[in-house]
Amino acid sequence: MGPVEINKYTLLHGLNGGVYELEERLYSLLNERAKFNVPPLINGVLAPIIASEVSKRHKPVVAYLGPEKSFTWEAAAALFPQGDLMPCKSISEVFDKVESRAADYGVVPFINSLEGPVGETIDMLATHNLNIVTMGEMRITLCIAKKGAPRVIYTHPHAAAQARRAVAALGAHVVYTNSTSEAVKEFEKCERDCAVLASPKALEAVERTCGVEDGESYTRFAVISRAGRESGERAVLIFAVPNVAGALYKALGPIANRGINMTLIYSRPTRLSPWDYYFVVEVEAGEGLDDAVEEMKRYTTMLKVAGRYNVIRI
Ligand SMILES: O=C(O)C(=O)C[C@]1(C(=O)O)C=C[C@@H](O)C=C1
Repeated sequence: MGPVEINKYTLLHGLNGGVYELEERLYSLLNERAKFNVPPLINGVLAPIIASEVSKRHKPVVAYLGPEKSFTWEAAAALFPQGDLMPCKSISEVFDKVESRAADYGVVPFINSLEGPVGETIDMLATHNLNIVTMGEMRITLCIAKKGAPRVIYTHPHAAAQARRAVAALGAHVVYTNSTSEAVKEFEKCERDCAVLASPKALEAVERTCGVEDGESYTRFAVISRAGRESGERAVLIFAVPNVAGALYKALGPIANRGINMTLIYSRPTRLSPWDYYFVVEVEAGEGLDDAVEEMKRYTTMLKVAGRYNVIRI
């Protein structure tokens, strides 16, 4: 919306000057952000509106873990309502598309409230030079659809782990797929005695039982980009420490001493040599984080900031 249209809008709706000025500021901010291709930074109900306005001005290509109707597709569509969505077969393909500039952004699952971090995403963040710029949190509802007396159930490993009870109760052999929407494709191909665990959207057309997850389930989806952000309410640090007593304690000291709150700590095998690990830490990124990171370099053998971002509900 340009200034002329805003005038028309204010005339029509009889809005006062204050609102008009606010709108003008909002739209100039949106134009600025669109120029640099930046998705929303703020929380709350305004976030999707801003996301939509920003992406209308620059239609970004968004790689995501597909195909269509996967949970990651839902997240990507909500985060980039005007985006040009590019389905990928794996999380590493999403990273490759962004790194090679075939896509502007990538959307990948990062962590689930029941099942924890997504290993492949963490490994990719550790080995690629890409940054998390936004984290979208989405409620996950899982559904089961059946044909006959199921002997197999198709699903994604992370989804199966969020609905262990329902999957066990079915007593079927679990066959893993790259995503829940791919599981639905397998289910469609099978003639009888099979089941699928997927999203309500992916199973819209068939009879299904929903809400089979083990407890309240939320997944946070990371938006990754080549350019990182200078600020944001959270940050992810990935680092390795020497294998000596007290090394992790010392590495975390600079964060603790500045009163920076840690919201996640997780260790992952480096895959370089057996029993060798790196740590993934998410912190509330307040003042002093830059200094803390500088100081941590003294106690770590590798350290990178894998992005600063806000968490928004989608
Ligand atoms: O299989 C999908 O639909 C996905 O988008 C992947 C994925 C995941 O890897 O965590 C995303 C969200 C849910 O937590 C379950 C599966």
